[in-house]
Amino acid sequence: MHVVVNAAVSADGKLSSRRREQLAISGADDFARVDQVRAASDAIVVGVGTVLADDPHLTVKDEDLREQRREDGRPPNPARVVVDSNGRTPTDAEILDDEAATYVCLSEAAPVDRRADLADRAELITAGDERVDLLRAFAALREAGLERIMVEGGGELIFSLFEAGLVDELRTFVGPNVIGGRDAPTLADGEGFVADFPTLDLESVDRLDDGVLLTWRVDER
Ligand SMILES: NC(=O)C1=CN([C@@H]2O[C@H](COP(=O)(O)OP(=O)(O)OC[C@H]3O[C@@H](n4cnc5c(N)ncnc54)[C@H](O)[C@@H]3O)[C@@H](O)[C@H]2O)C=CC1
Ligand SMILES: Nc1nc(O)c(N)c(N[C@@H]2O[C@H](COP(=O)(O)O)[C@@H](O)[C@H]2O)n1
Repeated sequence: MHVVVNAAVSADGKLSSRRREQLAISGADDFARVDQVRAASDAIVVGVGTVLADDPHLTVKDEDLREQRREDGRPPNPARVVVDSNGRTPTDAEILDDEAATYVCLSEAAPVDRRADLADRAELITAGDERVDLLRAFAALREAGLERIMVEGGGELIFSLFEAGLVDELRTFVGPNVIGGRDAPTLADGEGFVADFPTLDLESVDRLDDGVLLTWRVDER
């Protein structure tokens, strides 16, 4: 399995403002690049915080890229995956539509009625007691044949994936704005590390739109 985390941050490292509304930090060229990364992936993963904030669709936008996937014998869109301990994904969420397969990763704490609602629209994976156990959930995704994984956020999930040692590559578009705010989400939130910080090897730096794309390989821990 190969896990790429891709996100857009402001010049001061924020994913969004303190209102946690969806903000376009990327420009047109970066969104086109993101579409290509999606098209090259077997699954796109987000946390339920992102689903509740953004109601993302997580599909490939360019018809040519979808057609190329069909020609390669793959579904036109990658699978979509939500990490959602308590089954808070709304039943009318865009990611539960028929455009692609969807997996919802739950913990044992997810209420039975929420499981039943979500099971009509998605494959359910249960891993962990109170919170999704990411090592087990990602092992289940791999068993389902999903090898190339793109994670789009948000900050809570990205931190946990680094903590679990599951990230192979980090691609960060740094945009030309300052968002600020101590309560605004950053690339990696959660508890934060105080020692044994994950370290990265810088692979490339590319000017894109009015910002910069940084591509990092994650060192083995
Ligand atoms: N600029 C960008 O590229 C992106 C920005 N965003 C922004 O990020 C914000 C959402 O991020 P967050 O609030 O951090 O939510 P998140 O999307 O990281 O989801 C976190 C939630 O996932 C669930 N979860 C279950 N098991 C977990 C585990 N083991 N580790 C971590 N979480 C687990 C918990 O309910 C937790 O609250 C929104 O403002 C959204 O607009 C989101 C994606 C990309
Ligand atoms: N790469 C990138 N740049 C930004 O500026 C963003 N705001 C995001 N957000 C991510 O894209 C998802 C929306 O996907 P759809 O267009 O609905 O398919 C959003 O939920 C974030 O994960 N990404």
